[in-house]
Amino acid sequence: MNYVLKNLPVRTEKPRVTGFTMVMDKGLSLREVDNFLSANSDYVDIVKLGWATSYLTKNLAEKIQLYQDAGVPVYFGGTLFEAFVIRDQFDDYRKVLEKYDLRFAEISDGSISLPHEKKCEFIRILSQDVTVLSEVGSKDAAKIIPPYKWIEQMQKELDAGSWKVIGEAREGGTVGLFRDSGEVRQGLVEEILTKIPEEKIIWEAPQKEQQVWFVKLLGANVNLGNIAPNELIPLETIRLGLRGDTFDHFLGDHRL
Ligand SMILES: O=C(O)[C@H](CS(=O)(=O)O)OP(=O)(O)O
Repeated sequence: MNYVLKNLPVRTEKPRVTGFTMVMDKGLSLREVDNFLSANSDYVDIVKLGWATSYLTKNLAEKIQLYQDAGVPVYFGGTLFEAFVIRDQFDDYRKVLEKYDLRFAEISDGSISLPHEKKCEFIRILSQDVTVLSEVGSKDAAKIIPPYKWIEQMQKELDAGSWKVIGEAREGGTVGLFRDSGEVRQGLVEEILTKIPEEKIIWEAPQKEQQVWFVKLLGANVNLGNIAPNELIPLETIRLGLRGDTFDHFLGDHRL
C-alpha cells in the first residue's frame, strides 16, 4: 500500500479462498488487458470472459496467456457452455477448453432448460479435466426460484464436484439474487447462508449498492463476482471501509 492507515479490516491475499473477486471481461483488447493487469493484478482472483464474447474476441489465445502469465486464471462464461450443449457439442466444448489451456470452466443453465441431474453429470465429467464453477439461478426475471431450490441445487452441484457455486445476477444485477430494481433478495441470501458455506459461494454483484450490501453482511472478505474491470479498485475501497458507503462499518471504537 502507498501509506499507512491503521485499523483497516484484514484482507486475504492471493491465492485467495475467501475475499475472492471475479472480474468480467467482455471483450477487452490485449492492450487493455495489459493496462488492467498492471493496475489491478493484486486484486483480481479470476477473470470470466463474459457469456460467449470469447467467440468474437480477437487474439483470444494471446489474451488468455496474458492473464495466465500474470497468475490470473480465466474461464469462459457459462452461456458459452450452454451454447455448445444446446447444439449437442459438449465434446467440442471440452476440446475448446483444451485448445486454450483453460483450467477453469463454468457450467450453468441460466438460458437453457437442463434437467438438474444432467447438469450435475456435466459437472462430474468436466471436473475431471478442470476446476468447475457452477452457476445457480435463471437469467429469466420471470422465473423466481424459491430459496430451498437454490440451496438444493447448490449443494448437489458442490457434491458433484463444483469448486464454488455462483449466484446468478447477470451483468446488470437485476435477476436471480436481485429484484429487477437491483434490490437484494435478502431473505434468499440469508436462507442460502444457513446451509451453504460462505466460502463456497461467489455472489454476482455488479452494482455498487449490491457490493456494499454484501460487504456489510459478510465483511471485507466476501466472495464477489461480475465486477467490471474499472470497478475493481473502487470495490477494494468498499471492502476496506475507505469509501463513504462502508466508512463507518469497520471503524468500531477507532473514532475521535
Ligand atoms: O450471468 C452472467 O453474469 C453473464 C453475463 S449476462 O447474463 O450475459 O449479462 O453470463 P455468463 O455466461 O455467466 O458470463
